[in-house]
Amino acid sequence: MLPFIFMEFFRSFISIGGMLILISTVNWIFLLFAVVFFSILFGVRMMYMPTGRTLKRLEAMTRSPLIGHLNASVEGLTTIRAYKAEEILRDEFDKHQDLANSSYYMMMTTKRAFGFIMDFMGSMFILFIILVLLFVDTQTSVGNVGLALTQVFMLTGYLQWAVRQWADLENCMTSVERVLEYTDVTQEDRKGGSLNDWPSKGSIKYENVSLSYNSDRKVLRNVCFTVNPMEKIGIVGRTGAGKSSIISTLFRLYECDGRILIDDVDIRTVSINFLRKSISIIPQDPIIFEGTIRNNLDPYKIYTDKEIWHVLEKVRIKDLIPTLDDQILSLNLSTGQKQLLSLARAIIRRNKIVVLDEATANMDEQAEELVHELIEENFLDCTVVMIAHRLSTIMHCDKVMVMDNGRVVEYDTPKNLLENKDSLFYSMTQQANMNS
Ligand SMILES: Nc1ncnc2c1ncn2[C@@H]1O[C@H](COP(=O)(O)OP(=O)(O)OP(=O)(O)O)[C@@H](O)[C@H]1O
Repeated sequence: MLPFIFMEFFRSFISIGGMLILISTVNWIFLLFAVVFFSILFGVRMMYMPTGRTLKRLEAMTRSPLIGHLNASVEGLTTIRAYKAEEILRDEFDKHQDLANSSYYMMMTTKRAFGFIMDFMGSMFILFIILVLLFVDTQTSVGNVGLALTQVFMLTGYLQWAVRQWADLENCMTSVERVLEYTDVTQEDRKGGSLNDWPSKGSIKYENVSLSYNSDRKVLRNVCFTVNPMEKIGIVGRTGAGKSSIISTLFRLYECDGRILIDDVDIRTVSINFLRKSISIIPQDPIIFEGTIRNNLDPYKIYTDKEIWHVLEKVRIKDLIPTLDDQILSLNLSTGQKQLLSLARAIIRRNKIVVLDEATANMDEQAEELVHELIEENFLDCTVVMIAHRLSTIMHCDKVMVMDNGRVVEYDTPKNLLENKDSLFYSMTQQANMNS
């Protein structure tokens, strides 16, 4: 849209210049009329522009929530139907739509009003020229009158078009303004190199790590702990305790205070890309990319077909997949099966550190059991950090870390923590037993 408007504006601008020269050859007084006419048009445009620009911005701002709401509703259609929340969602959609339409309507009416004033001014200009030719400058030859009239008809048309394009050009610049806002977003520091065979052991050490998303409140406070190579640790805590924030700092999603060492190397000294490639994560909602099974498991084309089939067999979904070149979406995999695919992706990469962020939260007990079996089988020589809401999930872990209000309050074997009746972990298990 923007390049087209830009081109049209300049084309009209140059044509107008040519026409003005032609008209003034008939009678120089027409040039004076044109100056007055131009000045009035410019004044009207100056009055319209701030409103036009603001309304355009408003229209774009009110359209985004409408589209966002529509996308979210389509994605969560099954949940909406399950909770019979159609009415609520429809009402919300109507509110968004009313808001978007009212700003769109205002934008269109002011645009039309501006157009109307342009047309009116153009007609006045033509009228003046005709009146001058009829009553004042009666000596002009018929040829010149014809020339002046055809040019002035074209000129007013072009002028209105040029002014509208000019206004549209400025309005469209609000889109550029919105895009430019993204250029101000702080970029991640991508400096730092990579290391050979790192991490080879898989130890993790947090030294006085503190994190705050907004400067006012710390969500991690002087967190210190060590995970030895090949240990399996479970992180538990009430909601908002800071469990996911620990993972965010491990992947350097946010810069934090203190030091995080993996195999005694400060993770700030390696590049972010290398760090993130070196740790595998299995999130709560399995991430599946559009494309083939092969692309999903091996996007960098590193592994052989045999290796991919082998890992699919390990996670027990080989039988569901006819060929590696099948489109993943055509297979209609369930959430649990997608999670197994996610697990396969982590297994094939053979990273020494694997993070599971509530990976089994959406699974039934049987599927959860299978995932734990697979973890024990395949990540035996890896360090595994597991965040869990269900306490049963982390009972098999070597150690349990209990978080509370951004601090590590307990860190010991599940057995030791359960033996201590005063521990927070003990009271959490009691609470869980009471609820079940
Ligand atoms: N991106 C963010 N921006 C601002 N605050 C955030 C952000 N992510 C988390 N928080 C806040 O940080 C605190 C810790 O959140 P975190 O997600 O680490 O807790 P959690 O223990 O994983 O919770 P849950 O079990 O509900 O996932 C919470 O108070 C949360 O509101």
